[in-house]
Amino acid sequence: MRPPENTPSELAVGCSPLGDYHAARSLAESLSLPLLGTVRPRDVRDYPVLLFLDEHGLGLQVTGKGAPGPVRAEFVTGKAGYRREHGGGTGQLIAKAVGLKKARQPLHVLDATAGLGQDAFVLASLGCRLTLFERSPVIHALLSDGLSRAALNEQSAPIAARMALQSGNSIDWLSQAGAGAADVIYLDPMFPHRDKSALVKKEMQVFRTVVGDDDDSPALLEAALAVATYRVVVKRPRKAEPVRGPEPTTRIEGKSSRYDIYSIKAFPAG
Ligand SMILES: C[S@@+](CC[C@H](N)C(=O)[O-])C[C@H]1O[C@@H](n2cnc3c(N)ncnc32)[C@H](O)[C@@H]1O
Repeated sequence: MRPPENTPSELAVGCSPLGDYHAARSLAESLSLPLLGTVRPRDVRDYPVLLFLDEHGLGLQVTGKGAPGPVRAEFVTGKAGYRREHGGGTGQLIAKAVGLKKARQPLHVLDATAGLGQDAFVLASLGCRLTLFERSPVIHALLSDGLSRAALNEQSAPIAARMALQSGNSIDWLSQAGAGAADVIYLDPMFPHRDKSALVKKEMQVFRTVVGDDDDSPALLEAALAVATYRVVVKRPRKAEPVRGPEPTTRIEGKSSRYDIYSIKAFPAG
């Protein structure tokens, strides 16, 4: 059986002695990936990267000695957990970019490039209802695992409940959807990364081996502009060119990222 589209062939599924072996087996079956069984990632030589299930959940794990820790979709602990408790509320740039304050109503945001769901989680924690699309079956599996774990935690469960994850290419979905299927459409396609931080590099490298570059982002922007009711927001590295297509109406710049805003119509007053 061929692996699903966008699943790299040099990937296998492994499990720690404390991981759920049955879950690892069904994951390997559903993604048509080899199952290595119970292994220690540092001892694996035949596969550079594993989808690895341990007692903390599912992670994308580089193998061999001295490899960095796993990449996970994490909402309970770590950065997302901290931001949930201490984040800047509707003052955050992403909240301004989607128009949270102007909207005066709970927004339905379609995140058409879900990745590990970090941006979507911030918006859901501010009250938005999110529909997320992820086309890489491997990243989809990581995100699905992260959301399931978030649903078991008292603080993150109500936020995760506002996030509905779909698999597949959002361009296909948007092409079938009528105008107005989402209030705001949020895009954060992959971009060649020039960040010098070693940690970001390592994380992004393994992520990139799985998803590659999103060369079709102009088609995604065009499809999103035909469907969003109020605006399309595109996250870019601060100095990058906008996605090829119409000029953004306005932009909001942060330290390393920028949000290009394509306004379709104003939010209703009052
Ligand atoms: C840079 S990551 C997004 C990171 C995300 N904003 C976050 O906060 O974790 C881009 C992701 O979008 C996905 N993607 C890109 N184009 C897509 C499309 N047309 N449909 C579905 N997923 C897409 C890629 O597979 C990749 O996982």
